[in-house]
Amino acid sequence: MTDKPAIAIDQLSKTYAGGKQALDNVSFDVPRGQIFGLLGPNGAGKSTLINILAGLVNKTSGKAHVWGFDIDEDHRNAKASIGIVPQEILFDPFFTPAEALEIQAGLYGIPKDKRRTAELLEAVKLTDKANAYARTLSGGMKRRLLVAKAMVHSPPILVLDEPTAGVDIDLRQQLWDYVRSLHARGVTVVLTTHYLEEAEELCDRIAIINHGKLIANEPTRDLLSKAQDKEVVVTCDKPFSSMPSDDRFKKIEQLGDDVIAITYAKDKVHAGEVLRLLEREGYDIVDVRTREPDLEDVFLDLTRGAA
Ligand SMILES: Nc1ncnc2c1ncn2[C@@H]1O[C@H](COP(=O)(O)OP(=O)(O)OP(=O)(O)O)[C@@H](O)[C@H]1O
Repeated sequence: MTDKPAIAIDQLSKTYAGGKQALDNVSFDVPRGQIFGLLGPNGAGKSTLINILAGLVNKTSGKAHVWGFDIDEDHRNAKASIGIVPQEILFDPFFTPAEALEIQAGLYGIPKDKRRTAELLEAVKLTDKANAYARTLSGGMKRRLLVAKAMVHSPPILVLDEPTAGVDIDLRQQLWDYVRSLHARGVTVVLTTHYLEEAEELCDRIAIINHGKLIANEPTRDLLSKAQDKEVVVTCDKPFSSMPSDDRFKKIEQLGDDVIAITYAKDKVHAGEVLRLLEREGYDIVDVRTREPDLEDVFLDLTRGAA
């Protein structure tokens, strides 16, 4: 059992009633104990996939297992194994955070003496708001309460759908810290995000969905190494009289009289050749900076390529 993936998705497809195909034969595994990123442009199918796992959307075809339990055949155990933090903030405004957690625990049939309300409130830094009405909480506090609600039944998997959309940098950092602490305690975390730097910072592995199809599923490091473009910013000893050119350069941008940024495909040319070309044209190199490609470059390469 322990060698089974946390989530196994096998040839999953979903076509909505109006005919829109949101998922097209998607297969991938989420290994246990990882922080796994599910990325994709707006409308790619991420929420559809998560809602299928949550039992909120019926799949059209394919299979999914959560913690080894088939979501069709062993729906109860599958549901008990996953906590989902939805994208939209929905609460009854008249309950307090403590009450909201108690009610949620009741829904999962957790006996009163096994509930962890105080511990969960503490974990998401809401202890001092335990008895405030939900409607008086800030957006960030509401989001943290949703995370606590998703954890009441201590599931081994936590799924966060856009956890930091619209939250400020401080709160984002706090949520990241909480995700990391859950991960350190062995919880498998799946998160969808629009913030690529969030995925780059947190995730061990990333899957990318585009137009309902899986177009990448790799360790974050391997994905990053796929970026084709590199940039070198060079400061020379004198102003440029004309722009150097070479067919292998993808973009040349003058950033100052004597500063130039050259973007090139790393499989076609090396930084050294770029610098030699400038020297051949009579410029002495004063300073050089390179910019490593980030996840955004890879994401754009992949999603454009598959568009
Ligand atoms: N209930 C529905 N009925 C019909 N079409 C839907 C429904 N829900 C989603 N869709 C469509 O399915 C596609 C995938 O939507 P989904 O919400 O899964 O994407 P997403 O990747 O989560 O996007 P976002 O990041 O914007 O939330 C979109 O074209 C969307 O318009």
